[in-house]
Amino acid sequence: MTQQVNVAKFGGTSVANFATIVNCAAVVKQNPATRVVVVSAAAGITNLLVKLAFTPLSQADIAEVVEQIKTIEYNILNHLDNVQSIEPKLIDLLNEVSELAYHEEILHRLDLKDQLLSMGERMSSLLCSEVFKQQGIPALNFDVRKVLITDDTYGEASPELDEINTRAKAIMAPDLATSVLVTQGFVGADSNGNTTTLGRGGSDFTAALLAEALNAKSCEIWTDVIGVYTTDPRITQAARPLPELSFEEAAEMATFGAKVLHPATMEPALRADIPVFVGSSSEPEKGGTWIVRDCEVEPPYRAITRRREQVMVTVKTPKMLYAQGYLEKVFGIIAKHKLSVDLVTTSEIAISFTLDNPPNSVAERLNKQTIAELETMSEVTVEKGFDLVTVVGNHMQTTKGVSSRIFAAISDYNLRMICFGANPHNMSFLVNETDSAEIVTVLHQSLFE
Ligand SMILES: Nc1ncnc2c1ncn2[C@@H]1O[C@H](COP(=O)(O)OP(=O)(O)O)[C@@H](O)[C@H]1O
Ligand SMILES: N[C@@H](CC(=O)OP(=O)(O)O)C(=O)O
Repeated sequence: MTQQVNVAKFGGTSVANFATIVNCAAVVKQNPATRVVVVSAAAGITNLLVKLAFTPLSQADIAEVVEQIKTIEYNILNHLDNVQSIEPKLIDLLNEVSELAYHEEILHRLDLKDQLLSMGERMSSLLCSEVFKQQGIPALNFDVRKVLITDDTYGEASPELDEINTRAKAIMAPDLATSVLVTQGFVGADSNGNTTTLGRGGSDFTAALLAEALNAKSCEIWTDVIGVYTTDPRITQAARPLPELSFEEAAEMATFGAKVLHPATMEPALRADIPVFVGSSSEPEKGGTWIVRDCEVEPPYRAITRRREQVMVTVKTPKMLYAQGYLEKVFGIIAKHKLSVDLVTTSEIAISFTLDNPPNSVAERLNKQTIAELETMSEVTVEKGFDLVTVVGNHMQTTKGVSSRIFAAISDYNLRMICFGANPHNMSFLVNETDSAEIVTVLHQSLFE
């Protein structure tokens, strides 16, 4: 039974309202192997929860945000056949949101923030499972916290793989013959049972982790686009869907900003060799992208990505001149705060590197702590307003003419930092945020059109 399982994940846009959830039900019914469904919060809900968790708000402000959440959820609830029996459950969850928001406002605790952020997925799985039942699917709302065990890094928790594998086989697998388990993406629990979250966009990662734990034969990511495109179709209309991608290419694309996939999604897929499909829940007949271990073709240029909100940190000190071990000290501090650096350049007395800095993220908080610590040993400059543009492909550092073609296409723009050669799959540049959309468009024209 478990060998035939498909895990299907539906993103926030796919579970945004009753009509889109009915589309999801049709997708689930179309594939009898789909026995686990991972849902995100309805579109817009997690942003409202982030507002409750991270912005100082008055009681009246909190009540207003909760009202906005309620409107979105009731829009779905009111279409159910059994409103009376489900409404009390939704009211309980909405009351939990209010209580958590009031407590968080006073206590500012990271565990409370994660409990708040998890509420969108908890409401979503309740309502989606009811819509699915209404559409004839034997759906069961399943609390993922029984299985998806993580460490206690609130906001960006890491999965405990052995525990997840054991629990999924023991708790989920036996029900799959008779039920379709509808569960929450993005949410987990630490070993003490405290709620954790996997980082923004983490529902894709949940789907891949459950697929791995259940020895699934495939994992589907259903979203609002008909696959992974050559670049974000919101940047240029010339972007086109890719029929096929390798795990490595997809991982590079996700890491460097293709929001359609969470960056960690490919780790379980690669480990367990599970093909990942990306398609549109409103247009499933249009097909999508298959992400697999080996692709038929490995082109030098596959896609272009953009990651916003980058900061460039320059650490400068004359002590570095002819000194040894200085880089080790700087990177030791960065490693201590569990940050990952993308681009690095060094001179005799300075090191510049980039950090991902999205607002209200764990990374932003850790960046502040890291910079404060670096300031105790050196002069530190922090520059904002940059985006990272990346060309993803294959054998890039050993194929003739790759860099010259890319540089020729964007010769009119100022590149602040460049990274090439460390990896066969990418070439990245740090550019002014005001230029990035144009740079992506121009590069796309030159490489793909
Ligand atoms: N290379 C890409 N291919 C497809 N979509 C991309 C790409 N890069 C960015 N995106 C964006 O990702 C969006 C889908 O991700 P997201 O909004 O998180 O969906 P969901 O709500 O389903 O999780 C698309 O609408 C698209 O604008
Ligand atoms: N709801 C969470 C997790 C998630 O994965 O959402 P989506 O699938 O809509 O990107 C977020 O907004 O971050």
